Amino acid sequence: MKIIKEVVEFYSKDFDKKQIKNIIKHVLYKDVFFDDDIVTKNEIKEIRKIFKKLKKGQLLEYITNRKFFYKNNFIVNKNTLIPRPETELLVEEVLQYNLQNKNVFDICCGTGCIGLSIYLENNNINLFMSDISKKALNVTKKNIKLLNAKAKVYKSNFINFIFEKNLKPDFIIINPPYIDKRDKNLDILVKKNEPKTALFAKDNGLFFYKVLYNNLEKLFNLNKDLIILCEFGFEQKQKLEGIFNLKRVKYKIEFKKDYSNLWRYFILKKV
Ligand SMILES: C[S@@+](CC[C@H](N)C(=O)[O-])C[C@H]1O[C@@H](n2cnc3c(N)ncnc32)[C@H](O)[C@@H]1O
Repeated sequence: MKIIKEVVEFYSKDFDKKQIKNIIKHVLYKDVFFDDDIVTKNEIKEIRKIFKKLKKGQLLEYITNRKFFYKNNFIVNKNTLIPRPETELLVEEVLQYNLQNKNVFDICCGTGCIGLSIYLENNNINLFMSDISKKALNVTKKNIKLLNAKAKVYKSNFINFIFEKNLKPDFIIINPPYIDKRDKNLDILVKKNEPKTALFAKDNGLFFYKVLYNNLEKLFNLNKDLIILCEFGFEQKQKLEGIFNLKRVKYKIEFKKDYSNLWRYFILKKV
């Protein structure tokens, strides 16, 4: 047995203290601990294993197969994006509406973190989740089970299933892939570990926004009161304003910032 302070000091040669404490939290299943708390032999073994894998360039969430998002732990694996804290803003935004009996769609759902977080606050919604990746959808299904939720799951290329299955969405929430393949600023560990289908999009990362724009008429024909929320890359706002061609004033688009004061998502409605 050791006390936490000793464990932190041991690893502080190679890792920063915040990261070490994060790993200890993961292993101990604790949000808060104190320097003189005890770590058992087995827990030390577990912590050592994690550091070995981190040194090889793996990401903590893929080692532990879980990530905390909004209010819950979600299963993740190498076939899903690791949910990001800024995406929680989409959840918070949707939760401001009256969602009773509404059809809520989480498109490009990955782990299902967006849709399931909304459902867990409002289990009277009808939740629909979709992704193109069968392997990602296997994780979505595991999270539905883990969190005791109910949802319909579709393997679909973007929004196609909505039209194919004659569905009528009230809310569509999308965190699509939006990184340009040539982006030089992308974190090397993200590039090495996270699924390419979850990260990259054609047309300088703008592909899915263009498809969405081209289908707006059809979507609002299904439901004129539809509300669409969509995450985007912090440098894409200007380009999105171009794509959604605000001068036509047919749709109202409102851009919002994230915790770091960077443009991060938009809300789109029919005027
Ligand atoms: C940025 S991740 C978002 C995952 C999750 N919603 C989140 O916020 O953590 C994008 C997701 O889109 C999926 N995807 C990529 N191309 C797609 C397509 N053409 N149609 C549907 N989903 C797609 C990927 O498999 C991935 O799960």
